Amino acid sequence: MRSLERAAIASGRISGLDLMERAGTGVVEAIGEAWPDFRTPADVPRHAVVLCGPGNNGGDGFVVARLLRRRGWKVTLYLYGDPERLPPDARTNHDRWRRIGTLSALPAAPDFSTADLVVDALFGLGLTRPLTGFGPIFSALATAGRPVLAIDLPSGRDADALPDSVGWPSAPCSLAVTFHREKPLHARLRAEGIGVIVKPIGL
Ligand SMILES: NC(=O)C1=CN([C@@H]2O[C@H](COP(=O)(O)OP(=O)(O)OC[C@H]3O[C@@H](n4cnc5c(N)ncnc54)[C@H](OP(=O)(O)O)[C@@H]3O)[C@@H](O)[C@H]2O)[C@@H](O)CC1
Ligand SMILES: [K+]
Repeated sequence: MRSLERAAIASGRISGLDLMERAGTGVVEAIGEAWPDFRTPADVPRHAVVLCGPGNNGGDGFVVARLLRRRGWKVTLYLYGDPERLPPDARTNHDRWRRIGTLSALPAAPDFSTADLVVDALFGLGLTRPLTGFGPIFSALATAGRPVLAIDLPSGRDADALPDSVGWPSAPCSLAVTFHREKPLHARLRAEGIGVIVKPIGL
């Protein structure tokens, strides 16, 4: 995916920012496909809790937050990491979000009880080692029992599904929305009963 992305950007055909916008748009489409009820207006605005991480997976999360807000959702956004250190495209989408919404630092035990949907945009393809310190957050998420949509893959899981990654701490997940093609992990997710939707992003 990284080399495809680099080649697409180098060709001048598409920018990284466009890829990120398409990824976020695909995620919002997938929400309507997986939960058709969410397509119909509700008396009370639906509530999404979006968890954004320090890389481009978090950048996709900022796009999803903005697009859901545009569709009338209430959005609570938590950021793990320093906004000043976000990579450029994620930073641009952070800034776009900040023009229309607020964010808070990811607390040790977020309240997910009022969420109609939780969006996990903490870590994706860029995870390089097991997560530490996320246990209480993942436990709170599992206990809340709310639907969890993972952008690209559940945070903490290894996209390559390497044998030594079995048992790494990871976020609970109802549906993973990945881009262009499935990665090796997605077959394992489906075998575990987790939904997988693949969205084209023009690569
Ligand atoms: N490629 C494509 O075509 C497209 C990709 N897109 C999206 O981008 C995503 C990939 O983005 P990405 O490469 O920025 O990586 P990502 O998963 O956000 O994490 C990187 C950050 O995590 C950190 N970090 C790592 N491990 C850690 C740990 N254990 N514990 C703590 N921190 C850890 C790491 O920091 P460091 O390792 O330097 O400490 C860095 O800050 C991809 O999944 C998809 O959603 C789409 O926008 C469309 C097109
Ligand atoms: K994720």
